[in-house]
Amino acid sequence: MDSQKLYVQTLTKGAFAPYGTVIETDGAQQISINQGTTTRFDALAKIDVAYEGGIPIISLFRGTRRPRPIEISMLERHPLGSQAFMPLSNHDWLVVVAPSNADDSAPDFDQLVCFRATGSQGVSYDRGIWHHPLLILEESQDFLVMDRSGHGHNLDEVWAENTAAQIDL
Ligand SMILES: NC(=O)N[C@@H](O)C(=O)O
Ligand code: NI
Repeated sequence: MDSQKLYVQTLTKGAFAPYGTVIETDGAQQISINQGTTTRFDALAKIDVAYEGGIPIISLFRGTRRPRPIEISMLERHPLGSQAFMPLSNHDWLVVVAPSNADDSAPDFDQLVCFRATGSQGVSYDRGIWHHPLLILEESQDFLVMDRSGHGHNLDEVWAENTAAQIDL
């Protein structure tokens, strides 16, 4: 497989819908709380981690920049739970996913999809969605991460024979 240069598309709810939820204030239900001093952007995503007794946890991830061009050589998925990332600083970052197969076979690295997210957008990967681990464009960027803690096998990784794609950002 030759390494393809990945097309980078804008992250939108509709485009990301097959893979999960975009966490953003745009389009969210707004609830005025705290005597009108706070706006609650309500229920932006679900946390789906209860399989096999999992519990939701919140972590902080401090991502660091990978060498340029970013090389995509592997994907992972979490079969027992969703995983959500919300940037804590206002810088764009990248989301790479691939469609799942009906027979649950390994993802097709020719079907990678790359989104550019803004620093005001997070994503929640649906349970079992093939995705690349955190990809940032700054030297360092912190993220709030909500995912599953508990027993059971919650990480599948698949490696391409060679670098499957490059992102020249
Ligand atoms: N390994 C880990 O906790 N993080 C990955 O799942 C990721 O998607 O970044
Ligand atoms: Ni993950």
